[in-house]
Amino acid sequence: MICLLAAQLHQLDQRSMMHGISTIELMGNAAKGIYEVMRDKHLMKRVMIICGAGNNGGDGLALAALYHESFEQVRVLYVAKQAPISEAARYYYKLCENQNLLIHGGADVVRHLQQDYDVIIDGLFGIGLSRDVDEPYASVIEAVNRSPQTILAIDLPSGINSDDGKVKGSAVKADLTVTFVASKPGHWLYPGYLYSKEVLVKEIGIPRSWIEAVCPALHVIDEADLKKLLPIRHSHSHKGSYGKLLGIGGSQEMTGAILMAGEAAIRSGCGMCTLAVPEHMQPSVPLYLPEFMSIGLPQEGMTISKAAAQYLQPRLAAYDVIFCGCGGGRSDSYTDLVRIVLDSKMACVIDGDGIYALQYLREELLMRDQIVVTPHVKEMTYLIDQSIDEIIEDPLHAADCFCERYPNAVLVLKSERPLIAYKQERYLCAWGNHALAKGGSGDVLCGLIASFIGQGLDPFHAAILGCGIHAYTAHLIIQDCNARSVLPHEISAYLKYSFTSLETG
Ligand SMILES: NC(=O)C1=CN([C@@H]2O[C@H](COP(=O)(O)OP(=O)(O)OC[C@H]3O[C@@H](n4cnc5c(N)ncnc54)[C@H](O)[C@@H]3O)[C@@H](O)[C@H]2O)[C@H](O)CC1
Ligand SMILES: [K+]
Repeated sequence: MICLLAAQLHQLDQRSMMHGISTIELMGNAAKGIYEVMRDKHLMKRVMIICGAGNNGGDGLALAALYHESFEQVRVLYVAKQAPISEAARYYYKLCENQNLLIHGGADVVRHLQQDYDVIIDGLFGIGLSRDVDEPYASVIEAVNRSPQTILAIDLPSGINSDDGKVKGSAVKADLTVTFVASKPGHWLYPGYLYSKEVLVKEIGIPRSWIEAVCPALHVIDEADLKKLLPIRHSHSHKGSYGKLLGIGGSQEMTGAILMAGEAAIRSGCGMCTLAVPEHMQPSVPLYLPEFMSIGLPQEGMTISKAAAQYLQPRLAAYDVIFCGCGGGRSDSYTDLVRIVLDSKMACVIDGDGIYALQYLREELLMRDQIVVTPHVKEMTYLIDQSIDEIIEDPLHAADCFCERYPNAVLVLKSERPLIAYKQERYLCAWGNHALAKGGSGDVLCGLIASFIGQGLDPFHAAILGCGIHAYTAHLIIQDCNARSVLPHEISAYLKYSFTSLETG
């Protein structure tokens, strides 16, 4: 699903006008779209529509006029100092005025919200919100949020910034948002996504070909994307057809990470998976899964030694994809292992401790393509010169910085909504839930991405599919068991159900 910026939508509006599609028509179609949703959701009840002076309010006024044709029980609470700004909104304002539907909000505006209504429709601000919300709007928003009625937001919950999801002072908490043309980044980014439980997109008469010609600011991964990307399995195939993977990781303190990554790789369809681990760990590898092959890396005491990189380097060429990080530990010897992986030019996924090592290998990373790097926010600070707070505040900007700096690398910025970035393209995964908020989930993700590269996807699409399947599986698994109790390796075990759901659904 694509997301467009406010400026891109305004350009589409302009183009429509130049081709004789008037704003009055678009607004009327927007109203019809909301009306259809209300009918489908059984919300044709006593309705209060709150309208501001912009075109978002205009959509609300058009809805009131339309609704009034069939139902008596609609009122417009018009909260603005002046009459509507645009000619189109003024047109619908007049219709409502003629039908006596308008209540003008003065100092006692909030009082009107305490009347008996079943549904409140929020048409205060949409994509035109340009500054923090102040009075009287802030009080109206607070009163709406206190009210027990169903709240439907037109285009965006008022107070949410369309392009980045930030709350501008205060914002409506909607049960449902009906948006037009395409969804907006603000529907999906934090904290904007917390302000609407459901988002539905309606067409309003702008030709599809024009919309498809716009380069989206963001894609939200949907089921159709996953179905399209799932590697095809042929009956005339063998283990070599689906990728030979090498995972490099594990340490005395973190034995499980590389095993969980490897399990995710095998259970998502890779052909063969070998794990290179410190010698002392090697016996435990086939005990975890007999399908694994293993390499014991030279060690000194209980950690890998300086000789490990030299030992492994000539063996790398036997594989198609390498994944590293996953409990590898933080040592010069492990940095050397990551260095030989970067130097090999082979397709790779770098996670966890591998990313820690990348802070000493930024120059090598600059030169690389065929690489996916999967930092969480703290690890992202090893790769770009931004603080944790700056990255959390504006993850899209952080992704832009990464892509400018490492122009051929794929980024997976991990959070409850992972962001996948490569060159100009940005994808967000919105299925995840707190079942994934557990040590080990990242290792499973790393194994999935490596597996999909092994099965023939390019690193960018493997990252999209890996993040998508990971979160989609977490979304399915909590329908069977409580999210608190889900273990990361159980996500791998559940893949058989999520793949079937995608293949047959
Ligand atoms: N192509 C489409 O998607 C269409 C969408 N439509 C709807 O139009 C709005 C956008 O309308 P616009 O007039 O540009 O902006 P808004 O109504 O969101 O608000 C602008 C209005 O409010 C003032 N303002 C901005 N911030 C504040 C603030 N913090 N406090 C007070 N006032 C503020 C600003 O100065 C303007 O006066 C879109 O969301 C859809 O709902 C159209 O129907 C047509 C096509
Ligand atoms: K709104």
